[in-house]
Amino acid sequence: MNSFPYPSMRDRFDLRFYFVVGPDDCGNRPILDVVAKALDGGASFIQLRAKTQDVAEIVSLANDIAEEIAGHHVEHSVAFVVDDRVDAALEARAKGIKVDGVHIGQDDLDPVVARKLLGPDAIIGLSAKTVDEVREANHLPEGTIDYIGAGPLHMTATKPESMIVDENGDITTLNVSSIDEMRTMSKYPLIVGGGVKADDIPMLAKTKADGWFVVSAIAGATDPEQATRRLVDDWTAIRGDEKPRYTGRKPAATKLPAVLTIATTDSSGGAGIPADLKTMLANDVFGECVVAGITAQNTTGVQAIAAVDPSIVGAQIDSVFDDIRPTAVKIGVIVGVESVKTVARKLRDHQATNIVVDPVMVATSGSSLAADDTIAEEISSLFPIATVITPNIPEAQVLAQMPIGNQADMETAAVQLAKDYGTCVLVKGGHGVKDADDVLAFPTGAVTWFEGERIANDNTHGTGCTLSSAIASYLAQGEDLEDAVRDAKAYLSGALRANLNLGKGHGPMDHAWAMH
Ligand SMILES: Nc1ncnc2c1ncn2[C@@H]1O[C@H](COP(=O)(O)OP(=O)(O)O)[C@@H](O)[C@H]1O
Ligand SMILES: Cc1ncc(COP(=O)(O)O)c(N)n1
Ligand SMILES: [Mg+2]
Repeated sequence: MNSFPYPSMRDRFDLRFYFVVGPDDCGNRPILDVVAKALDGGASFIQLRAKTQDVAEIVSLANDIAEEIAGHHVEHSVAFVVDDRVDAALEARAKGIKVDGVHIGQDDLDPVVARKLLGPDAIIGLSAKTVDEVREANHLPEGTIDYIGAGPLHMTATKPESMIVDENGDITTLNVSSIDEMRTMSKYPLIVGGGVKADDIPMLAKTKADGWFVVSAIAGATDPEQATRRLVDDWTAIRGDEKPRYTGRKPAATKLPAVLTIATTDSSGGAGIPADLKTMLANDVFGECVVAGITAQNTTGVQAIAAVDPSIVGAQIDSVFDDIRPTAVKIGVIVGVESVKTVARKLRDHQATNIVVDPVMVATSGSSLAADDTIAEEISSLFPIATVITPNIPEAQVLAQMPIGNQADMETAAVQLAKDYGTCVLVKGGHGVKDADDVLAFPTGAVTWFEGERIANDNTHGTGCTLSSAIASYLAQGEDLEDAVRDAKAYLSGALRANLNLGKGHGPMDHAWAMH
């Protein structure tokens, strides 16, 4: 059982408005009241700094403060750490108290040891007084600490131990140029504190610092809420109020299934390879492409088309499969018989899976995209390795050699093609007069209809490319074919419904409709 049930705050803390507080800093007031007021005023980070309390007292205080933060419903945005006491932080976390980490000083526990003890999910902040200490922090092993607290800005009674003594033995403090030098040097976000008062904020906000940290400017104020709000407002007046994203920490490695399109470019971006890659991006897979033809094309037609040397087509496939191996492959227009043969051979060699073949013959604009001998080669060498082929009605008429005038004809053609080629066949109804229903036939003779409401949008350039790429994307994510078609169709419908209107002819769709 995980006794600490909260997600790590390491990738989501907000250092800008950092309140450091202990029971002895609040005069006669209960610390919880002061913390509550600071939260009301906009504090974005809380540190419990209890120098004279023992572990049991710190854990109990931490429990109360964590509950106060949760009571304000900011436990997922306001991080809470304890100063120095890794032992107390560990005990609190083991008890399920939401202590997100620790802040440690130069003379406290070694940060490397603290990281070992606390594990990878806890925030660790480190104090630094000088550029040299920042440089040393940079040399810590990757992932040891999360931020730097630099100071003091002024001499302070709350932290007498944090004086900076220069080479002459004189006591010094930070200033604009030393702050900027430290922040420039630092791999980590850096906040400045130590005697910081409200009057300092406009100056600090103009430095490269990522935020301020204060004790008495809030804990010692007559009205801690108002004091916090002023510190926050004076900062955001200069820096804006956007929550920062720190880039210092490398996030945990992530994986995406890769999907490859083997197709032809469309210079206007709405169909072919550009449409395929945009579809993959929008459907949570990593898109790769093998260019098997080039068009000069826009929404009014295909002005020119060129083949790519078949050996270059083959080399691209090798490059892709030898490194980021795709889980699914979408095949669109391939220009030239030799390139079709090469694609079929390479996909067999690399044992490609989840192959979606879109047997494109004519673009939405009416321009022809495939010569008869190329189509014949696709039928003989690509259909046998396909998981599914996706002809539209005109293409299905050619392939099945029958006229298609209604939905019964669509189904008959799909069933016949599925039997003939031993593969699944999706006959798409975009060219039908009624609705936008598609029919999927299996080699067994089974049939599934996918109903789609016809969307009143003539900007359908790239619908077929987009649907087949989306099917490949969902297959790569482990869906079965029926679910993949259903989800792909839903994505496509959204892209049509977004009603993008570009170009003089049948324009492209908005592939990013769900991302805006
Ligand atoms: N106006 C429309 N409204 C809703 N869906 C459509 C529309 N036009 C096409 N579709 C859908 O787009 C997909 C591609 O079909 P289609 O346009 O027939 O292919 P192609 O682009 O190869 O000619 C199919 O799922 C089809 O149902
Ligand atoms: C390079 C290229 N490939 C395919 C299509 C088909 O477009 P649609 O998806 O509208 O059938 C196209 N117009 N251009
Ligand atoms: Mg098509």
